[in-house]
Amino acid sequence: MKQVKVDLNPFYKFASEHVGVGVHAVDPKGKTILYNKKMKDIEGFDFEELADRSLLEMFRFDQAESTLLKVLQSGSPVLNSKQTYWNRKGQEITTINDTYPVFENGQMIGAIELARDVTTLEKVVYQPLKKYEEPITFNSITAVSASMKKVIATAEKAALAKLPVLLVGESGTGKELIAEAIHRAHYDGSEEMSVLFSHGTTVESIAQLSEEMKKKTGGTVYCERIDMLTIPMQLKLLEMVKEHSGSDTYFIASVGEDPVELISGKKLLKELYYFFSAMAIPIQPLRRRKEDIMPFVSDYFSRHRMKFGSMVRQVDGQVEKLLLSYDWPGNLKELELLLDEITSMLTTEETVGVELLPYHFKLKTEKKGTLQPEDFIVQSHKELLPLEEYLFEAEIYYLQKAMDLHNGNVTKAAAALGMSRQNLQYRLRKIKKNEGQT
Ligand SMILES: Nc1ncnc2c1ncn2[C@@H]1O[C@H](COP(=O)(O)OP(=O)(O)OP(=O)(O)O)[C@@H](O)[C@H]1O
Repeated sequence: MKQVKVDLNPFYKFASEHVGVGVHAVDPKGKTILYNKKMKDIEGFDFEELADRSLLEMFRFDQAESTLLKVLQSGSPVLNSKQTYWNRKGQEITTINDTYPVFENGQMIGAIELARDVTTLEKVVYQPLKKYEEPITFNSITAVSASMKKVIATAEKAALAKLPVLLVGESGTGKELIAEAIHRAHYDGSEEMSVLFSHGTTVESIAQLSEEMKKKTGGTVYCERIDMLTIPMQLKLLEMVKEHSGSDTYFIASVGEDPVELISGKKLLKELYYFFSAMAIPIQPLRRRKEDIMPFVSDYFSRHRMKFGSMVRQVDGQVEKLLLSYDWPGNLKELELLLDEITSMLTTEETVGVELLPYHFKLKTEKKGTLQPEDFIVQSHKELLPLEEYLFEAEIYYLQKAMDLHNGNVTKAAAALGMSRQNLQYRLRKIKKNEGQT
């Protein structure tokens, strides 16, 4: 029988682009050689951005450490590693990763990471309602800062008037919790709020939800991060809210950034914004309302005592200082995850000291200090910095100088530096994130 030799490469390529698992492969130097579409959805990078940079540089801020690098160094696989982090688009992502070294003829030719995206599943399990073990009301929300008090007052008014609400705030600022409290102001404990997740949604699932809502009388639909939905999905959602206008279905939505900028950046449909904008409620990131940090810790501990019968009451002065000095890019969700980690280590302690802080948090809060021009001059009596670190510090210094010279105008500074606006914006975001961690 005649055998036909088939070139399998196009098939592998097709499979890599369509498979539901994120794939990221690097060569022995850590240079990206494969980065599939699903990985791009998960992490928010483009292959081009990764291709000419080392992993160390790319992930310095975005993940405490890169498993791919670890595997390259050790030559052993790391399996079933669960990671929750905030990706480049500011989305909170949870993945379970398997990372393997790749060998050919006994030699390591790189490493490959396979990431299963479990964000949606995690959200379902990690619902605020389940966490609080009681129906969420406005009283469940920590609001000590003036800005949070205003948020609650406005949300209460919206609940009373039953107006569509648009919650505007970064990931982890408590938008879903507030939506839940607004929903509870209408319905008793038996009626669950329906959530349209920003992750894993399709045009079909929106249509399906719309049909389900038609069968109900009343009910609340919380449309999470509508700016993360594609435009065809937003059009479908618009169709849904219009179809339900005049019915008893109540809509609440959230976005992660200023909606006007989202509209001008073509990430949000103007018509959808108009529908929800009757009551737009901005929620400040935690770094701008640090007065809420310690009361939240205290509320968390009191819930912990009730739920688990623990003794924990407070943190010591040193921990308080660290909590207040950190910028919390993941907001209250990040603080809550940290407290989850700390309390899982507790036995009979009443006070949490630095020894109970997880290593990754200690690393993030280590002081790095701002470098001065003289720090870039190599002095013989000083220890030499690793090249990566030196170049990175120099980049921060140079970009900040360029921004100062152009009065903070990104377009002009980018032109002067001979790079695209997007590239400069990305680098500045990285610096900002880094500053948040010092
Ligand atoms: N003011 C607050 N008081 C008490 N708990 C809070 C507060 N803000 C946030 N949380 C807690 O932080 C976690 C994250 O909040 P939530 O999921 O509502 O954030 P979000 O803004 O909807 O995030 P995302 O944009 O990622 O969906 C929740 O578990 C919630 O219980």
